[in-house]
Amino acid sequence: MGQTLIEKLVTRNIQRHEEQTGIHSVTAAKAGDIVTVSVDRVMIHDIFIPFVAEKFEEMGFPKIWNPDKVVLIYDHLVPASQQDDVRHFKIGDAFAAKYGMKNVHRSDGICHQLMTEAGYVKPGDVVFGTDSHTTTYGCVGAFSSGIGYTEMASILGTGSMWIKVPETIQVKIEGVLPAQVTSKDIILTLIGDLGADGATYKALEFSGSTIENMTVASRMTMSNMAVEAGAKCALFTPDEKTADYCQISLTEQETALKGDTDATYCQTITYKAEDFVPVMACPSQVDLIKPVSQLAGTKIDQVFIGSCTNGRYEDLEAAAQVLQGKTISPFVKLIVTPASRQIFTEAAQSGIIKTLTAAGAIVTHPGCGLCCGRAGGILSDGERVVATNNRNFLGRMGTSKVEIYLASPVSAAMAALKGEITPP
Ligand SMILES: CC(C)[C@H](C(=O)O)[C@@H](O)C(=O)O
Ligand code: SF4
Repeated sequence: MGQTLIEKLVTRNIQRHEEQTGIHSVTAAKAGDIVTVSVDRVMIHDIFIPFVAEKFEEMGFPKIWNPDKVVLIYDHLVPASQQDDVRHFKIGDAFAAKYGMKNVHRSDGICHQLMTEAGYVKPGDVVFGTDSHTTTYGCVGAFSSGIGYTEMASILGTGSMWIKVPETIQVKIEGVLPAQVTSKDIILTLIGDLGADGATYKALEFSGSTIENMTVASRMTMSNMAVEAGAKCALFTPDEKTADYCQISLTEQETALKGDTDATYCQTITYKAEDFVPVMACPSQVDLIKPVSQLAGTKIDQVFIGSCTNGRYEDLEAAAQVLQGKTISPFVKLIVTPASRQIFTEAAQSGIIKTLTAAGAIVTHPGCGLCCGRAGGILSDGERVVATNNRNFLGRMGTSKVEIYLASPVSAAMAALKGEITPP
């Protein structure tokens, strides 16, 4: 009987767990099974570290199961915009020192970007993080999902976690995307078709020639946003692009991480790449998707290009291509936030930052910043923003009377240029 990608990945993991513990659970994992997995890596960020630390002490574990597998990242609160933010860093630093955690990033960028960029996640890994967008690492063929701080404290003590193996929605995309259509348009369209709860506790498994031809960075945008349809995880088969990105050579086991032709899927969705158009998620629902052409002429006040969804080099490059040699509309503020210091540095070296600033952009330090409405350009009543991040919930980027349109970097740059939503 064939297996889906997630069933295969979990099977491998529990086989390893059995070798280590001698406890037998199931021979081949299938959707619905409740199994104990060995955790390959965990990520904790600044917002949750005080809660994780407190729970961990309360649970009474003498040590962290494997401090090298823990990554602590300060990103939501960096640089501090409120006095209390500093308390999070102090608690984090003290916890890391006490338990010998060496993987601490204090200002290198957004957690989800760093986890793959800095090589913490590899194909086939099982990873948990105290953040809903932990689904991101499915871009390299890892099972990764967000958990709460109590669960995280328990993993720190035990190195293991129970999961219910999710059912899988297969998403097949064949063909060549039209110019100016990006993976952001694909994932927004999919979320619109599924609905914000359409994939609740399901795995999304992507395949097809469009996916094979896509960069890891573009895949990352899709796995990042999968949770906006409720997905537990979103998986891509590791290939040569993954190997290059992760700077590894793939093992046979890793390249075999794909759904079998006779696997059982709870749903299959098929798209032709040629049918996609640039779209936006309209205020204030992530599944209220409309073609950009239908929204043309909507006046805007601000544009944000950044976040763990679309703050990568190729995203900044796409925006720079639109803005090259031009200036943005005089009434619009364009805020660009690279997802990591590495991306910032590369974009500075290649001239992309110069192109963006020459066009009128404000380029900020890497981090979460405006994406979660904490700092660096929050909006007020009646303002409208086109943004490349992943959530347009009420109050997300300022007051609850701000309208947020979620878009690709190309559509966002077009809006900045014209001062109104404009089809690329
Ligand atoms: C602060 C954090 C818990 C939150 C999340 O889990 O997603 C944030 O990153 C977000 O994007 O809303
Ligand atoms: S960039 Fe935004 S979505 Fe991503 S982790 Fe930070 S706050 Fe969450």
